[in-house]
Amino acid sequence: MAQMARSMRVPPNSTSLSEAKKRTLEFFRMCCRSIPEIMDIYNLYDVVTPSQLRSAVASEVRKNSNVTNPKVIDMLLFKGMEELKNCVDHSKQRHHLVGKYVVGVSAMPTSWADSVSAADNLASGARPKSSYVPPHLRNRPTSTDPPPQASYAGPAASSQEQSGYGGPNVGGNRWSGPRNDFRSGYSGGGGRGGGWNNRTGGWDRGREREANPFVDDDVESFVETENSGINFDAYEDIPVETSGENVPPPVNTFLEIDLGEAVNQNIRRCKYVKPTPVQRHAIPIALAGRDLMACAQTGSGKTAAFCFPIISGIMRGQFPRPPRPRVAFPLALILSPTRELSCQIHDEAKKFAYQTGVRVVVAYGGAPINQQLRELERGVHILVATPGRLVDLLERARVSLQMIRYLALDEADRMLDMGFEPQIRKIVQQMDMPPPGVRQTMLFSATFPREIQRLALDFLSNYIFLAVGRVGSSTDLIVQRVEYVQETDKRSHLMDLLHAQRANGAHGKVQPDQRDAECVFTISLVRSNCIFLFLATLQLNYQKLLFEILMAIVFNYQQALTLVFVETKKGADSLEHWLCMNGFPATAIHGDRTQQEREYALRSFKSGNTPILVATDVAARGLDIPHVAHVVNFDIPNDIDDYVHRIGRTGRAGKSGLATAFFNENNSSVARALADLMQEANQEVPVWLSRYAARSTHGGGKNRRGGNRFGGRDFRKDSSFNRGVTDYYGGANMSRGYGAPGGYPAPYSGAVTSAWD
Ligand SMILES: Nc1ncnc2c1ncn2[C@@H]1O[C@H](COP(=O)(O)OP(=O)(O)OP(=O)(O)O)[C@@H](O)[C@H]1O
Repeated sequence: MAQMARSMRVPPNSTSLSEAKKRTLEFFRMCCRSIPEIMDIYNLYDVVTPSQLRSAVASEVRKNSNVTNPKVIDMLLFKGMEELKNCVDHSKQRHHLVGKYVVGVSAMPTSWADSVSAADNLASGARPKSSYVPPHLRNRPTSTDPPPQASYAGPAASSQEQSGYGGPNVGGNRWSGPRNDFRSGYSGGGGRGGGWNNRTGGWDRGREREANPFVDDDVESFVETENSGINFDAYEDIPVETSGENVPPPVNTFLEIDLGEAVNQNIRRCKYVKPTPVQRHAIPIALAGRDLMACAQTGSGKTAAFCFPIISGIMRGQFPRPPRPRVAFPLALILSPTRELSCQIHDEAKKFAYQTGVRVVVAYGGAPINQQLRELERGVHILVATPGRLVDLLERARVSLQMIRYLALDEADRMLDMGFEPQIRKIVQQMDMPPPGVRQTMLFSATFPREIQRLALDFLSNYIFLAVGRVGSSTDLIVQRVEYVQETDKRSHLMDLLHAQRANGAHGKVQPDQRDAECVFTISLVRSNCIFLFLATLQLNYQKLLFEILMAIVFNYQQALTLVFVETKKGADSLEHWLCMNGFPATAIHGDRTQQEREYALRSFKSGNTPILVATDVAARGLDIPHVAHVVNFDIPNDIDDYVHRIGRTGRAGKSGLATAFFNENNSSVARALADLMQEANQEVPVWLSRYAARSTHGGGKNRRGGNRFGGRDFRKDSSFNRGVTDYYGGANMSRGYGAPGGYPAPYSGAVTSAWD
């Protein structure tokens, strides 16, 4: 290629515009041909996100599409070749990189704009610019963003808070007001008292040292100004149902909610422009101090819906100092069923809490406990945990729940399901956690079977039930297909699907990884330089046409991921092996793999290195993996709610997705529920499936939901509930829980009257 570049090069003075055009075109073609090869050779496919490429290209187009000077063009041709060469050399040495992007950027060759000015400078005898500033960092202050001043309101800043602790039904923050016992210690940040539960120094010191969780996202932004991934139109006409006493009204914008400036700043950093429907309703409810059972479709932003109010509440609240050293006394506990989901929530919560002084720590099984203990010792306000590891920490007396003010259960129906229920009861009822009514409890999931709602009564006080959207998914966004496939044909059928996907171009495209961001970024710039160079020499009409082609090329780098769900761990291993043997890069995740293996598999999948992930239900809930375009239910689950969560790994945040299920005789028990669900979601139900459904005596797994209604329905509205009200709130429940340490009075008398609106 270098030879080719040299052969293309002629002395600047003799370069005519038409020659430049010709050579530019040639160079452009060459780049387009060789870049995929280079990326293959150096395995760069795990680098930047598609939006980075798109944005870089788009911003360069905007800035530099009118260069016509042949001298400059010639100079750029040469520079372009150098860049490509450098970039390849650079990728060879990428293990030397210390800071994934910044180092790369400073070591990186120039962009189009810099090349132009360098060329101009050279022509005028000036020294070339020494360092490159990427487009998204131009016109910014040299240091990172100045930390926003957290708007700690101090004691009882808002009217809600002034209402103080009023127990259930009062509304407002329950513990931040006039209660003396919560006033003495934590002074709400601002560097006043050395920080609650933090032996290493004050809030501000902690904040200065806080790693910026948005660093990875920074390079992604380029010219994007909002989280454009979410398609709010998809949610416009979504049905919402609330029940319970005095439901606070929803909001339309984040500005209407007083979350504090530091949180607002993080919302902007996340590029959330407006709240999703579940956020519009749930955040005001939670900020009013009310218990909440929220059911909203997968991928609709439930994590932020419970994190924002918790962070904001902790920032504004007044809490006593932790009574004992070496024991962590979190103020909020967020429980989730899987390690990966806990890590994900932790990552999200850290973003939302950045520079607020609120410290978020995660504890989950399979990872060294000592490291987690050290983190806990440094202080924790919000503890995100899986139940097993938390029980371990509680039994070692390294964590106390006595100061818990907020309890959030993500995937709450799963948490209260048989598998987890004993552990959850132990954590919530048998240790030292304050009872419902003193703590604020929030349960979130996309599915809420009646039985589970009934169980949840033990954990809630005068709660509001919120249902957003149709049962379990963003419905129209996920195209659901069910195909009749015999057990023995499943593998070949899957292969047909994957081949078809490949042929359609859904696989084998770039899914970048930050480590090599600079390399691909360089490549994209080289490429875009040449293309824009070429564009610059053409008439406007052709420019437009070529720009479209360019966009198609860049879009072509978007990786589509396929998630294949199977029933058993053995099945996952064997399908992964078989796929790999047949030329499909696959990895697997299930409960028998070590945590390291699980994390590696997930990373490799997310990055697109292995665009197929074979998984058991361990990956069915909560995981937010961008670019999952297709979910295949190789084995259909017995429980329709599991199906809902599985397919919810695609079609997230307003994006569309595809879900294919392989159905056969073995799945007849779920036929009716599946057909009902598809019908509710306006999907085409195959005639043969309807026949199975009609024949079926089963209601669709253990969580039969009954037809034609959206959302989970508040079970308190069932007549059976009203008849049996004393069963739910009477002696049975009282005896279950709160004789625990602390001897809190049973809070249920208020709840009985409010159980049904
Ligand atoms: N207001 C918002 N604007 C734009 N994007 C958002 C907003 N709120 C959340 N998101 C994004 O939507 C995606 C899905 O959010 P989240 O993982 O919280 O969904 P979920 O409802 O918890 O899904 P699941 O039921 O599968 O657990 C995330 O990538 C998140 O960053």
